[in-house]
Amino acid sequence: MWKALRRAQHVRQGADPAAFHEIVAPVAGRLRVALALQVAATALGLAPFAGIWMIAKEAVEGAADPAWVWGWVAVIAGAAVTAFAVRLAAYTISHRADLAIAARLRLRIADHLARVPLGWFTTGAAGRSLDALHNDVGDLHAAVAHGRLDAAAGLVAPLLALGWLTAADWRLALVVAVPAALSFLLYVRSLSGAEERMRLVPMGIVAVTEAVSALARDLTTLRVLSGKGARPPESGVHAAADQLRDGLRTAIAEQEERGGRANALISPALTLALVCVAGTAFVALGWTEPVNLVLFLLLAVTVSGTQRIAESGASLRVAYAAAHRLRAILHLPTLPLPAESAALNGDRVELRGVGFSHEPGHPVLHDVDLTLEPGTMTALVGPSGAGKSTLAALVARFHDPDTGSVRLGGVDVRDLATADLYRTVGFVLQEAVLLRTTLRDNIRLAVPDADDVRVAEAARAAGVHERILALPRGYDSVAGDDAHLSGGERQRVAIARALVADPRVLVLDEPTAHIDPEAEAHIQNALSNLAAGRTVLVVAHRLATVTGADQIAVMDGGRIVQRGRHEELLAREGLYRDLWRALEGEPETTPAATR
Ligand SMILES: Nc1ncnc2c1ncn2[C@@H]1O[C@H](COP(=O)(O)OP(=O)(O)OP(=O)(O)O)[C@@H](O)[C@H]1O
Repeated sequence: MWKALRRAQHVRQGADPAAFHEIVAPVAGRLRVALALQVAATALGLAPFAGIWMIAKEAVEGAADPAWVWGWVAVIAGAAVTAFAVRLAAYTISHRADLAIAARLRLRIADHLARVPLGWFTTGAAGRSLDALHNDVGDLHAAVAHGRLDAAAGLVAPLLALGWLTAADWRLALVVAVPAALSFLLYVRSLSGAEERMRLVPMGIVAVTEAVSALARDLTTLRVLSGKGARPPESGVHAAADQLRDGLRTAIAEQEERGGRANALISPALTLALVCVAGTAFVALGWTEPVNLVLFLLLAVTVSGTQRIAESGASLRVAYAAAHRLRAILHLPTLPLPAESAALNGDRVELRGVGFSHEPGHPVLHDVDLTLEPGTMTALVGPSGAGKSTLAALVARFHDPDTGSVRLGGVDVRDLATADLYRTVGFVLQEAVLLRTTLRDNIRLAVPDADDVRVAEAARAAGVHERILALPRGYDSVAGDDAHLSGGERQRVAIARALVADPRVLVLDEPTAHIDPEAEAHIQNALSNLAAGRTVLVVAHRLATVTGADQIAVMDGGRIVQRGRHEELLAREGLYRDLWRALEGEPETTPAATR
């Protein structure tokens, strides 16, 4: 019951049969064969009833010859065994098709995601899609391996049985058909209603989570101030939990009541009792032959098996909703890749007339021109939301510009193969992501055959070698497992990784943004080691860290509004001087250049 509620809730997210058929197209032929076999097996499954019916008729008429009866017994046994074998073949084929499609789909998605702009992965939608990915591929299994075959059996068996009963006596067949149809309708109605009722449950869960988070957030403040007499306000956790419990109770009770009614209508005991009572009355009234009762008693329960269609319909809709989300991933726009990668001529980076919008109609960069001379450091500074990170991301081709171009070594980055681009351009972002593998392998990710000496040299230059050696398993420690590193230490591992990768162009997007001031000094050292001799673009939130840059580009509202060296910019009226005053104090306090 609970499962049915959960399924109904999923369906809300947009079941889409077209998406399902598109995804299973490569195994469509196999699925059609499985379906045909299932229909044949279901029809064959009724053959034993025919045999029993024949024997019963002969027995009632008192003319049954033992040899003839044995012949029918053989037919019954043969049909049952054949039906079993054919059904087994149908499910084997559908399960194999499911395995094939799941493996193929995972590869297709991996291949597609490899061509999706890296910028997509930094959005919330990406997190949600990737979280759902595993379950969605699993949910397809319900439809591909079972759902369609179950639905076919649930449809074909009752229809054939009803056709047979109608041929024998249409009035008595009606007595059997009406409760079965009513039960089916009730069951379908109970599932569709569940969707609406279950809407309250996820809302209740969100309310409880929010209340608990708010309480946790306020706890430190409250504890500290409780000594001064602060009293915790009403947290709302109890109220939210009570509401959720009531919502769940109502949803389950209603569902059980409605689903229960549907089940009761077609319970085998009730069905057989109905056939007995109505059948006896029909015989007494002379409306039907007594022997027909045998046929009705044999087949009535099969007619009332219609609920199986509704049940498998629910699992099909879950799969359709999963297919809809999977297709959305497969239809994500990809970065166009060149047939052949162009050859680079040096590592000058040139942005010309670059315009870009994350969302259509809301441009965040306008006509930006910027040149990063080889071996120099360029800093992007400016107020929050000015477009600094977006501009830096275009250099690493996280997105393609809407207008203008980004050229590397004289070549538009769109004409470079991904591998060539990332061999030349490296980046260190605000938060370092370490893979769940050894620190050694994390550091030599880009150059898997780098030896221990090279790994240790990079770690030393990044200022993290000693820290790694202090771990019980040193470089063999696994990130997030037995190597629990602080944000600053993870960032230094990421810098060591960039040192091993040795890219000629480096994009640094506020790599010390989430680091405390003490650790920041270590990271600045590591970054200076990393930046030496490379073409560097750094997004800086602390102006004091880039006073030594060869060029500072000041951004505002998606445009570069000033450019020059620190001293020149500070000497002029303008945004840079205002920012410096606001963030670092009076210009006289200018620290020494860092590079
Ligand atoms: N993925 C996104 N989808 C939609 N809008 C975005 C996205 N990323 C950034 N923006 C918007 O683009 C504009 C520029 O953002 P960007 O992060 O490049 O600025 P920034 O100068 O780096 O800011 P900060 O210093 O605060 O990091 C902002 O208005 C921001 O809200």
